[in-house]
Amino acid sequence: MPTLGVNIDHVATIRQARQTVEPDPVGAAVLAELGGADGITVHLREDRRHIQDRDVRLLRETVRTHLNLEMAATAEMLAIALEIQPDYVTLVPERREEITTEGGLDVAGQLDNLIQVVTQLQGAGIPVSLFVDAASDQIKACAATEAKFIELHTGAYAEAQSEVAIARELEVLAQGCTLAQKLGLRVNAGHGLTYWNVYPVAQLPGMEELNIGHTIVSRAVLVGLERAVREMKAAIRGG
Ligand SMILES: CC(=O)[C@@H](O)[C@H](O)COP(=O)(O)O
Ligand SMILES: NCC(=O)COP(=O)(O)O
Repeated sequence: MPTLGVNIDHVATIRQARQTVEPDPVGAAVLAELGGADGITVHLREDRRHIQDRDVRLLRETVRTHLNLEMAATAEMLAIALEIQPDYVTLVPERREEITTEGGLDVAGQLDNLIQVVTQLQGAGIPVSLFVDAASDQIKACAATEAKFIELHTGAYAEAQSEVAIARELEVLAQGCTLAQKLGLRVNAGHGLTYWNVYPVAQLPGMEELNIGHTIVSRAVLVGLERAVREMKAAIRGG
C-alpha cells in the first residue's frame, strides 16, 4: 500500500490571497503529520504564488517525516535545493500562466540539462523524482538520467469522465508503472487525485507514494486537516 505525501501548497494559497501570515503552512505540516501523513510536499514556484522561500526553510527544520521539494529544473531552484537539503526533490514543469501543473516534465526533450541537474542533486545526497506523463519515451528518458524515482502524472486519469476513459487512463498508468520498475525506477504518483478516485491508483503494483494536496486541503477547510489526512489514508487503504 503506498504512503501519503501531503502537498500543503494550497494552505499557502489561502494565506497569499490576503498577503498575510495565516494560515501558516508550517503549522499545517504539523497537523498533517499528526493525521498520519508519511511526508510533506511543497512546490516552490518561480512566481511564489503560494509557498514562499521562508516556508521551505522552516519546514526543513520542523518536518518530522520527509520533505519533498517540487521545483522547476532551473539554476535558481537548484541553488535553493542544494542549500536547504530537502529529503528529496521532484522536478516538475512550470508555466507562469498555468492555473496548476498542466502536464509532465519533457525529460526526453531536455535530457542533457536534466542529467546535469539530477547528477548535482543526487551527488549532494538528495534523491530526485521526475514528474512525468506515463509515456514510454519519457519513462525511458527518466532512466537515462539515473533519477531514483518517477512520479506519474495522474491528471489525465483524474480528469477522465466516462468509465471507458477512466479505465483507459488507469491502464496507461499501470503500463507506465510496470515499465518504470523494469528500468529500475521507483514509482510515485500524483496530481488531481481525490478521495473518490485514489484507490485504483493506490492498487497499482509497486506504487510507493501518492502526493495529494488540493483535495485534502479542500476537505480540511470544512473538517480540519488532521481528519482530512486521516480520511485520505483510509481512502488509500480502500476504507
Ligand atoms: C506537480 C503537481 O501536480 C503539483 O504538486 C503541483 O504543486 C501543482 O501546482 P499547484 O500546487 O501550484 O497547483
Ligand atoms: N505532485 C502532485 C501533488 O503534489 C499534489 O497535486 P494535487 O493533489 O494538489 O493535484
